[in-house]
Amino acid sequence: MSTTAEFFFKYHGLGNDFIVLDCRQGGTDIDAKFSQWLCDRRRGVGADGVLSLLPSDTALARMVVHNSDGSIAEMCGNGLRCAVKYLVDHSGEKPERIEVETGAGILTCMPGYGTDGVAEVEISMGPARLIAPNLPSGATGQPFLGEAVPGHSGLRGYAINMGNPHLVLLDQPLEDASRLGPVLERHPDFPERTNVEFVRVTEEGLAAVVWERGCGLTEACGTGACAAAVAAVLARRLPADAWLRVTLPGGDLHIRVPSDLSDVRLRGPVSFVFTGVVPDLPGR
Ligand SMILES: N[C@@H](CCC[C@H](N)C(=O)O)C(=O)O
Repeated sequence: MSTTAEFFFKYHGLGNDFIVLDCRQGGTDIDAKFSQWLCDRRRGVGADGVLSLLPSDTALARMVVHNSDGSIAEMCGNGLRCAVKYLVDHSGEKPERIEVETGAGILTCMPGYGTDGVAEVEISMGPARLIAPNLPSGATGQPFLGEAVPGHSGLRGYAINMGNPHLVLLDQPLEDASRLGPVLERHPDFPERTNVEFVRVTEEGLAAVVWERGCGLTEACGTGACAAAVAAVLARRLPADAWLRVTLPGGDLHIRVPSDLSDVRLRGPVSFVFTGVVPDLPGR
């Protein structure tokens, strides 16, 4: 399936880059083959993912996240910040907040303005869940927190749902991400694969590298930074209810984790890159 969107818009949040397709008029989403091709950095436009904006009965738009391998993700923190910049900068208005429907529910987003429109976005990400169908706890009914990762001696992890699944490894060398990430992404205890965070606690907050489900190593990951901060708070390594700095290869995100995990906040910069006409998929 091609798309009803005539133009694409490329954005990034700290180097985590996305192609936005505004499909609110036609209402038709793309298929896996088309998203793989759009994301291809040699044969297509190039991105970590495609964000389709579809009509919503309850919010300004419904965002569907397509990973670069063609799979669908329930949620994407940096992607939502990019989608908010698109939606607001093309609205001719400067709202204090907008709502977007995602696989993690309807989320409230607060744009911050600079000279080129939206410059940063804060998102009320909703709850961090410790029991969810896409975590090991879906089968056991028990949270998986600071436990030995089956089949990987010496590894301890925290399984956290931010809409999408995450396995957070605290005190893990960040250099391990490219070696262990692809294996842990497909750990059999995660029924829908998982994102994997390699995290170190620093004096300033956290340093993290994320191996993302469906696209591999990225410069930054919003839900991954949230999951890392939640794990550090649960492990009592960092305080709840404070803004925490999470340093990723692409730069810093700021995360606040309430002690009851009810509404994690994510804040960071967002940039427009370029726009173009949606090309036809070769061979179609
Ligand atoms: N980079 C994103 C997460 C994108 C989805 C992820 N790859 C998944 O499959 O869950 C973010 O900023 O949260």
